[in-house]
Amino acid sequence: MILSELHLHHFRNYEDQTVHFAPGVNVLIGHNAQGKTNMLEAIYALSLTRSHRTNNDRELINWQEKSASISGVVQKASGRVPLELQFTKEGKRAKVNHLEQARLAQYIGQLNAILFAPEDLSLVKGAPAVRRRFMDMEFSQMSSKYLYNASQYRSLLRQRNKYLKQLKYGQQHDRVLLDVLSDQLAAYGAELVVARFHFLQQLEKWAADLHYQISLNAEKLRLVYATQLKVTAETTVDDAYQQLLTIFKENKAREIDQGSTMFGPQRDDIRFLVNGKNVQSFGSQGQQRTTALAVKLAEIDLMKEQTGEYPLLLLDDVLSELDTVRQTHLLTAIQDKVQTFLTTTSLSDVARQLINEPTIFNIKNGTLIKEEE
Ligand SMILES: Nc1ncnc2c1ncn2[C@@H]1O[C@H](COP(=O)(O)OP(=O)(O)OP(=O)(O)O)[C@@H](O)[C@H]1O
Repeated sequence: MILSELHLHHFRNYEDQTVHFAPGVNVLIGHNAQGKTNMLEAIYALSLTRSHRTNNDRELINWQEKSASISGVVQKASGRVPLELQFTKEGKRAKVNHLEQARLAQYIGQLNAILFAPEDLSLVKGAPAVRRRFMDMEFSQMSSKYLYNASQYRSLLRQRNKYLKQLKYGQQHDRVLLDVLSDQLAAYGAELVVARFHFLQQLEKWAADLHYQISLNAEKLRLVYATQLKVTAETTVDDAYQQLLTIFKENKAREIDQGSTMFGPQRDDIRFLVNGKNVQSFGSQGQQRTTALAVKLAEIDLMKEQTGEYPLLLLDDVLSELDTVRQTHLLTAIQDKVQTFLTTTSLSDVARQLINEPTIFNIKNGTLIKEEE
């Protein structure tokens, strides 16, 4: 898919900006704090209705203003889709084809984007919550069923945790209601666990190939899904549901004592093994970087397989973080395949040579101007 035009109104430091993007590689060049990341953030938000760097939508609205909007036109095999998001201090609204969507979940999936930024190294190095968020954000874009199950799970988990706390402090006594909540949580949790297992298996296939190439055929990458359940390729959603139910039953007293849910996909993790060793604890900085890059690039293919369309690729200031071998791999893997948005303070000669006909935009103080060839 291609984002052919984008319009920003009072979004961060953009007052009123319309851009027509090229289908290939769009390079956004500017000094620090001019609005490069803000532009990628706008594209990412147009895809997922939320920013990649804040949970507070109000931060997206220009400081002097009360509301902001992002709109754009996506070109897909199925046709042209206008998208629009409006942010006010009260909340946000999303439109597809000029029609307001009653639920944001109906909007997500229209535009798919994968973002790769220096902080993505934390995918490997960071806390497990980073990897769970990665799974939820990426798999939700590929599958509306996943998105639905994840959001139901989150809201039931909040309810169950609240109820466990009330039982703990004697504000509630009815354990039958806890069983009802456990049953519902197990049903959605089982869907998530099985889906995560399968998505990660597919992701591993591409990521391992890419990692092998980038490491010049020296390293084999494996992605291991770490979950409290016993899951294999044969595990059905019903098996996983029964396992979770049993765990909840056996640990009822412990969970009440803790006042929170101790089991389920909110405790999951991903382990990245390079030549059999956990790269999080034993990998060099370079191996961790290669792993993060391979996983992100693998997502492009996984998304194509799941949705039939290549996503957009947003690369925030990553070239300077990669050595020449990794830059070459990255740029050759995406050329002529994926519409790419790449920010940089200056484009190195290496990158300039590797990119096939880049379209260059200069960004200065919240204004973006296309460089004429
Ligand atoms: N809500 C907002 N309203 C107005 N300006 C904002 C808002 N949020 C951020 N800014 C401004 O946007 C600028 C930062 O832009 P951005 O994060 O895109 O930088 P960048 O060009 O990617 O720079 P770097 O290379 O340093 O990452 C800063 O000048 C900041 O003050």
